[in-house]
Amino acid sequence: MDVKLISYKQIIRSVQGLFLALAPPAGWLLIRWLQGQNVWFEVYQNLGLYLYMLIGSMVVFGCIGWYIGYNETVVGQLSVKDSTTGLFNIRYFRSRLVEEVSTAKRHEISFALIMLDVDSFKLINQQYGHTIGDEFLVAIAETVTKTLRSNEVIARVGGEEFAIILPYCSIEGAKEIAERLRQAVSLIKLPVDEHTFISRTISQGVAVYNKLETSDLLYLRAERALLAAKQQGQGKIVLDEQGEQDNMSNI
Ligand SMILES: Nc1nc2c(ncn2[C@@H]2O[C@H](COP(=O)(O)OP(=O)(O)OP(=O)(O)O)[C@@H](O)[C@H]2O)c(=O)[nH]1
Repeated sequence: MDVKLISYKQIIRSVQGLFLALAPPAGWLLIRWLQGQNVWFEVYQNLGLYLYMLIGSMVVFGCIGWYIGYNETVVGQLSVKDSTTGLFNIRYFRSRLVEEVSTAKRHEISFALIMLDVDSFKLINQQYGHTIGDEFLVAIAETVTKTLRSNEVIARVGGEEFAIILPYCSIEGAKEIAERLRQAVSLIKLPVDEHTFISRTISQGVAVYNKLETSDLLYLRAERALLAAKQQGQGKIVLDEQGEQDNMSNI
């Protein structure tokens, strides 16, 4: 899983470190002042020493702040990300879906949910092993991420199952995006050796947020649509529009 090279936590902790760096020279000057010394004269006379103390402290405390910020970022990302694909995990996705539902209710807007499942994925593990299976999952995650916009939320919610939130999206928009995903994933050719490449189709269930429903109900509708798609064969897209199902692959 990639960790962001620079995060706002690293910057905040480094700035805190820099402020902390003022403490050693300031503390020393306080002692000198309490001893009855003229601190301005003291600084003037020992400018080199004070600059050395200040810059040294800034470097040390700044680096410590940067390191603490980095660790906080890693821990933060581990709690919301899937370690294999780097996508969001199901725990984060569930809470994000609740947020999206409340935003949609408040502003009376719509959004779509796509559940996506890789067809016959088990065979990849059985024929080539789990490492290649993992590599294929990563390839799917990368392709889906590239195909979607940055405001669209992608998560791995099961072994070979992914979920996507499409903000401000109508049923027609979701239909187009599902079709785009289907085509993009079908182009993946993961090399196993010189002559062997792995390709798979995906099945998708699509549901659009229905006024007043809960996130659980929306998730359930999208999952049911996915199940219907699986039952119809491979590479199918099934739409659940307020309970009404529509097989887009036949359009
Ligand atoms: N490589 C790898 N395999 C996983 C991971 N998590 C789950 N799996 C495997 O994914 C497979 C899922 O199998 P199924 O649910 O039968 O799915 P499928 O073979 O795609 O069958 P259909 O969905 O019916 O097309 C199982 O063999 C799991 O062991 C993982 O993180 N890495």
